[in-house]
Amino acid sequence: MESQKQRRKKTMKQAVMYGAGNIGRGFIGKTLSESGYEVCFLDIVPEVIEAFNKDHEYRVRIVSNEGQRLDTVKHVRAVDANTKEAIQTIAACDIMASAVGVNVLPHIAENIAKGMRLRMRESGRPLDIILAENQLDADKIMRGYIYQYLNEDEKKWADENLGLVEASIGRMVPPLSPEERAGDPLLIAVEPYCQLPVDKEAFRGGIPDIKGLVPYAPFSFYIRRKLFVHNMGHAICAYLGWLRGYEYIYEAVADDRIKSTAQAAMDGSATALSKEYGVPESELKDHVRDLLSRFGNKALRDTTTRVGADPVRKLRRDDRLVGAALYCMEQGIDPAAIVTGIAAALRFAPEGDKAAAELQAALKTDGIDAVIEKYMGIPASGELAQLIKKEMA
Ligand SMILES: NC(=O)c1ccc[n+]([C@@H]2O[C@H](COP(=O)([O-])OP(=O)(O)OC[C@H]3O[C@@H](n4cnc5c(N)ncnc54)[C@H](O)[C@@H]3O)[C@@H](O)[C@H]2O)c1
Ligand SMILES: O=P(O)(O)OC[C@@H](O)[C@@H](O)[C@H](O)[C@H](O)CO
Repeated sequence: MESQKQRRKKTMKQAVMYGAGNIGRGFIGKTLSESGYEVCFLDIVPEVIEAFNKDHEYRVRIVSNEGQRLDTVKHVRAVDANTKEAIQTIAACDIMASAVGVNVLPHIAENIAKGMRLRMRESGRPLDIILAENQLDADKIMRGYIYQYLNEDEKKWADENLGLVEASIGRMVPPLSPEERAGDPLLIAVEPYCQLPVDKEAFRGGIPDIKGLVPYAPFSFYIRRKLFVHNMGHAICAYLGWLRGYEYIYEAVADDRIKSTAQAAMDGSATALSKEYGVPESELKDHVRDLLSRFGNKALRDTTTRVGADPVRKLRRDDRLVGAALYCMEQGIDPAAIVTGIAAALRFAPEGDKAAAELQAALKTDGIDAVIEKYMGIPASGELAQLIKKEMA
């Protein structure tokens, strides 16, 4: 006979969370569960999948300088992402989200295409996917990856029914060490901030009822604010902090020299955004102050190596540093403080960061001009490149 628990689950809305890492577990999966969904995580790490299916719940520690609390996230399960069951889950869900990392997106596109194809045949219901990734134009980029696996009829269906929803993920979630997770393998620690701004116009199946969701248009404002203010300032603290020997972001931001560089850089982006979108500059600068205070969250123990990781991605033309510098220049704002951060990123070389090692090797063998052109995608003779070279010298 069907148990009460099984009956309740059948009537619950179903969510798929692609990626059961820091953001998947520590933010989006938790939010979906608290909004009344049963959440199926898709991942590839067997121990993680096993842990979800053992207790069907996990714990999230909310930490700040004021104290902490422990929440239990219920109604969760996990499935190996590379199985038929995962495809069926995508085909049948009410809402889906991804938080796998920008570099992994091309590798999950085929499974999403398969799930979408099955859904198109079985129910024909629109499929909305919230892209919880730090990437400008994540929606367009992901559509390109998925369409590689679709035929013309499927592409036509997807144009109308596949909603790829950009999101601005502000919650900071560093990984816990194995020692901290001992005895509770799914435990995660997060900061209290939990708003979820999303592109209001991207949903094809209606705006879902999700706790903390902030549907907003034009979304380019939020995405730029997140990448060019939050992530850019965060990266500057990480790179300057690492160079000064700090392990944690809270140590870096407590150093007045680093804080003032990060603040000047973030204020520059804030002014540029205010000019373009007409949002009051004072409001954006208050946001900068609030972020700098959130970076000072000691209990979060976020590291300079995590926040600075993969400088190859972070130095791309459309990413937080070069992207923000170009944006400021377009708006007539001096990018000097951001350039200090770019030069620091070019010196970032922690053990074990393969992208940083690649950059260091390229600097040695090919020189700065070649690195600027290849990794930043800007001309070595251009204005920004000149500023970077001057700062490096
Ligand atoms: N951690 C943060 O504070 C934070 C905040 C905002 C945005 N983000 C963005 O969120 C995204 C995820 O970051 P994260 O910190 O959660 O990373 P993470 O590494 O903790 O999580 C990624 C998860 O994806 C899984 N995965 C990898 N390849 C997979 C595949 N082929 N199929 C299924 N699962 C796969 C991994 O096993 C892991 O569980 C990134 O784009 C990041 O920039 C992170
Ligand atoms: O995730 P990344 O590597 O793109 O960036 C590192 C951090 O800046 C980032 O994870 C932030 O913590 C996050 O975007 C929350 O604000």
